[in-house]
Amino acid sequence: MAPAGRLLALLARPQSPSRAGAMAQPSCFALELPGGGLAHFAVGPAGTEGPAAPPDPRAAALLGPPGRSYALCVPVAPGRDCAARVRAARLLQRLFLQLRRGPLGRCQLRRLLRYGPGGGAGGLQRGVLLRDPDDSPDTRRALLALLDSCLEAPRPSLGEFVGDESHQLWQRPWELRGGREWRQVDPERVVPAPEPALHPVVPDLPSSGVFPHREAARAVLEACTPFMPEARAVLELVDQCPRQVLRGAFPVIVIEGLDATGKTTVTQAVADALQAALLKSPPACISQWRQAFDDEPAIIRRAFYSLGNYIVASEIAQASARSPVVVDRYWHSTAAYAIATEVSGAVQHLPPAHHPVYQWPKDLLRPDLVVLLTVSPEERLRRIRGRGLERTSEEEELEANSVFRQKVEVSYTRMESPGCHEVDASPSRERVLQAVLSLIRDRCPQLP
Ligand SMILES: Nc1ncnc2c1ncn2[C@@H]1O[C@H](COP(=O)(O)OP(=O)(O)O)[C@@H](O)[C@H]1O
Ligand SMILES: Nc1ccn([C@@H]2O[C@H](COP(=O)(O)OP(=O)(O)O)[C@@H](O)[C@H]2O)c(=O)n1
Repeated sequence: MAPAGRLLALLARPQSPSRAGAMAQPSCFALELPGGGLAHFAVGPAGTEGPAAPPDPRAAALLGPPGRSYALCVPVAPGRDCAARVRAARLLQRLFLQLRRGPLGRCQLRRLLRYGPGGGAGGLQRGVLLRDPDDSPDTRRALLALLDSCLEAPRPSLGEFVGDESHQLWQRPWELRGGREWRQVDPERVVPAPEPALHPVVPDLPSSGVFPHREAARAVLEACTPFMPEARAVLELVDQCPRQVLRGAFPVIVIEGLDATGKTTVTQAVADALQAALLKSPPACISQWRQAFDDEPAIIRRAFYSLGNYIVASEIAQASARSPVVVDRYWHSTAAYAIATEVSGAVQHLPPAHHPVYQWPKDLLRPDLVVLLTVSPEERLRRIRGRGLERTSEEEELEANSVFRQKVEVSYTRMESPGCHEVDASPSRERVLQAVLSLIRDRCPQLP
């Protein structure tokens, strides 16, 4: 079997003059597998160089017969501006909702990314692999009708996977001819692709979820103002916050951790013990709009939480002139949840330690100490159940999906300047409080 790299090189050769322009570059896919694995494969024009190798057997089982699979993808950044990104993200969210209805509702969905073999942020597409276990013609009809309903740019792309008698896999893209009629164009071979050094979504994160400065997040909400009055309201509050905040002399301590690790309990107790001001991110002044942003695609939701941190920074600056400040969640929450959600696959697919995505934004007020509370998954679950409150869907996902929980935890521990100081929050409330207070006394010499 030829190595995957050589197969990719073979695929990269233009084949037929009519389609050479469109097909000069193969396209790679990263398919999320059950349990958090990722399978990479490429599609390219059929050549004469020999048989294509079968892709990763786990991917082959999801792509090939019996049943039929479709790749539905939307470019992440179809234009250079933020408005185009926001439109594309909302389109994908709408498609996901529609895929759960009607005849498409019985299909299985898996997260899929499409990217150029060279990596880089350009050319990235997000989408879904839709598997119809019954291979019903209704599925195809419903998908084409769905594409017909997407009249505005960007238009999603649709490809259908088929196997042949020699167990080779092919992808047949659908194209709209003459603006009216859907046709399947030349089949493209499916071959394995090497795992890229960096997860394909990572170069795009600074524009889509882990915004490295205030302006990057601001631009996203600015693009939302035509359809979200809440976005204008948040921007007005952010714009009242000075860009250069001057903090006071008292220490600023942030408490981080997954839901139900004890942040609320610890922040209140620490605030009482140190007579500190207690703040939280997102701050109370924007919390009435939180649900509206939580219902929007990730890029919009993350921009909201990012800007919330800048508003809290302004509150921290003022409060730290008068007393120590304790903050319940801050930037590390925003970044860790964003990285864990956006990077498909498992912990090993996260960007490596010291990657720029783990760096504190240069224009955001830095705390003196960040404490990360950790408890075992079992204890966390006991606390969640004991609390019995309504939970956000992201928290439900965390509970259900231990791979996601691990990705959030590892992302937390990779955050830098400042990094997190981990405290085991499994012991009694009193012992956890004493552990956190002793860490604060060690690390914050300015404490009176
Ligand atoms: N050290 C502890 N031991 C036992 N239960 C705790 C401890 N700390 C917090 N809890 C309980 O666990 C639940 C979650 O704690 P909470 O402070 O609300 O977490 P978070 O703010 O991180 O979501 C609450 O019911 C709380 O009373
Ligand atoms: N500073 C923050 C705070 C929360 N968040 C988001 O909000 C969710 C958790 O907030 P929460 O208030 O429900 O959690 P708890 O404080 O109840 O544990 C996470 O899913 C994060 O995505 C954020 O991104 N940035």
